[in-house]
Amino acid sequence: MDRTKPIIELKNISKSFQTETGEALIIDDVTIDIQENEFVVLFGAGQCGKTTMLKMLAGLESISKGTISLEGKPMKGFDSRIGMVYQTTALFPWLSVMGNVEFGPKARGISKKKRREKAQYYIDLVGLKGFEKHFPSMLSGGMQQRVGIARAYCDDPEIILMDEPFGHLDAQTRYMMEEEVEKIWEKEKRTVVFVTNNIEEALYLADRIIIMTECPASIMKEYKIDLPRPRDLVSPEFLALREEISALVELREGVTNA
Ligand SMILES: Nc1ncnc2c1ncn2[C@@H]1O[C@H](COP(=O)(O)OP(=O)(O)OP(=O)(O)O)[C@@H](O)[C@H]1O
Repeated sequence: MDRTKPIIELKNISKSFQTETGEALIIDDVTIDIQENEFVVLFGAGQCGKTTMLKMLAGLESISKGTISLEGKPMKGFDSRIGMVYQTTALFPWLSVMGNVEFGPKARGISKKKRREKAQYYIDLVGLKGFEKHFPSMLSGGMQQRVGIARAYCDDPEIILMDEPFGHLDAQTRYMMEEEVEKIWEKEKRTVVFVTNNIEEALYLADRIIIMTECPASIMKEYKIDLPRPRDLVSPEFLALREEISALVELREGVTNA
């Protein structure tokens, strides 16, 4: 593909749902271009429509207005160039770690030898060597999310969507997982669209943070984050940005709650 062109283009996207009281506008005229191998974070309050945006990108939700293009061509529903890591792990409970990670390549008919090699590579990469035969119920929440990440990468998508994957983890595990995701992305690249309502997480991971307004979601502001990786959470630059974005979001919440 043309490397100077965005890999994902969302143009004037709006989304409404039919509710008992009429039509509810959830996303209002959002336009975003995402470059190949960019790590983009969608940051916003709860219920502002972030998951709905990801679902539209994944082809799991229809678009009311606007277009989404992948590599310059309009997207038509589910697309194998896109993989997803969910809020809750969504692993297959009856399959082992290996079974879950190799699921995508197996479904595509890749030979056992090749898919096992590949799955093993990603299992090792997320730090689960030795747990191949374990079932999800035998693993902690953080380990289950590692399996989810390995499964997404092993399916070889060009774009990985991550929907608040660490929202249910305790703070310590969450920090560890953020470090893992950052390391894996540095090594493997891929275009990542990551949803969170945690500002530190956003600043730790993002090349660019897109701040969404409360419902209906539109773009409030974008920040390009040029801080060196891995990010130092207590550097003056990191803390200044954290303060600036927090103040912006709190100001907006103050306005909408007034
Ligand atoms: N199928 C649906 N029908 C009607 N309303 C819906 C539907 N799906 C989502 N919504 C509404 O859209 C709004 C945005 O939901 P969404 O899950 O996208 O937000 P979010 O920002 O991801 O929230 P959170 O951070 O809490 O996960 C909510 O008010 C939700 O109730």
